[in-house]
Amino acid sequence: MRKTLIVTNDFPPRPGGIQAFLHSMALRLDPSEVVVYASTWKHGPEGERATAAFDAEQPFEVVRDRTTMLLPTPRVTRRAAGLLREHGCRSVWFGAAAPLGLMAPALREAGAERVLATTHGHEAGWAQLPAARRLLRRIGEGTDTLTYLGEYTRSRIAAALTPEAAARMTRLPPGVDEKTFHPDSGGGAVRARLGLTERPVIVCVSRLVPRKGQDTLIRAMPRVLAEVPGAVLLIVGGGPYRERLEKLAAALRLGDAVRFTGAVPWEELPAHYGAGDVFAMPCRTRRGGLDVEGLGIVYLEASATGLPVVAGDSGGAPDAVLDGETGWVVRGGSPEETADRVTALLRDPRLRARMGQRGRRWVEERWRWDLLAEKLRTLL
Ligand SMILES: Nc1nc2c(ncn2[C@@H]2O[C@H](COP(=O)(O)OP(=O)(O)O[C@H]3O[C@H](CO)[C@@H](O)[C@H](O)[C@@H]3O)[C@@H](O)[C@H]2O)c(=O)[nH]1
Repeated sequence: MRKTLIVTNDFPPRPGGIQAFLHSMALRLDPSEVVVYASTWKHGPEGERATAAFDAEQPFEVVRDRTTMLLPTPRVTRRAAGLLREHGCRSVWFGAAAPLGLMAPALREAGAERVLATTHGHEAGWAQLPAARRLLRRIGEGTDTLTYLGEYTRSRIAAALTPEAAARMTRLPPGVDEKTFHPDSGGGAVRARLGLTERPVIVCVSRLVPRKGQDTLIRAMPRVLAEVPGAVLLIVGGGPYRERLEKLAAALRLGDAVRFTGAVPWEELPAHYGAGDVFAMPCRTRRGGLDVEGLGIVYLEASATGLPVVAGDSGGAPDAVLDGETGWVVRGGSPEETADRVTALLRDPRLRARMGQRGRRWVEERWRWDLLAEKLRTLL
């Protein structure tokens, strides 16, 4: 591996899948061989301070741009080129290919020998719009390798690229830290704190945005409750959709059968998964394919915790479930299908245990970060 400049708009402490992906990978590279150039997170009064505190704890250097949204402007491109030279980096890794990968030719001119760019769900969305598609094609031409999460995103993105760039694509999905997420993660304490000790719990962990399908879960609850009285839907995560979700739960008179925890700190995340009997997130594709799931790290974190998973069929989400083995894939947006699968699991402890154990084994075999980081090193 050459010394690498990671250029990314998405980096913790801002929460999210791309952020978690990049950070987990960066931590598994030699810290003296990594420099991160990222945007600043200013969310809330604590935002900037949280960013500085986070950076101070990293084993590698993090350089923050003053902007909250890192875009391939001439100024940002000059700064990235300057950092590349100053730190003697010979590889560049764009954490998300679109749009930052447009800087690839300039960074090559500044001395980059290898340019890697990772694609997620949104690049598959870009591939559907004519103007964005042309930009994606340019990004493909300017980089050595575009990585993809799974077959769904690969096929969509490859269709926008030149045949040569499409042939250079390689798979690099995110993984799961199977030591952090495991079946004894302290879920009992979370249940006790929330007064849920004796109740069947469906847990959903995610940002609260329409695509993730927390609304479908709420709509599924009357049907679930008819079969499993006392069941509770535990919605973990924060986001702009919360008020609408709360109103929906109130309109359906679900009372304490729907509980919101808000966003939880990283260290409490495993225990929140552990508080569930079943994990469900029936994600759906929106806006004609522009808003689509790339994979869904949350499904893998749930499997690592030993929970059976009910996933939606948006984009690459089915790649994160072995349908019928680690859980089930349902039509995103269908409260009926969601309710039926969730109910079947809540009523059958043996089935839950079997699917949970299979999920745990699958994560241990296929989704371990150390295996994936090894692949990344070879690409840099
Ligand atoms: N600390 C904390 N973490 C949270 C919370 N809510 C969600 N997360 C974490 O945020 C991450 C969410 O990742 P994904 O499930 O992958 O969803 P995403 O943010 O929409 O990510 C996008 O990029 C991923 C990587 O390519 C894709 O896997 C995903 O499908 C999507 O396209 C997971 O690690 C999850 O544990 C919270 O309240 N607190």
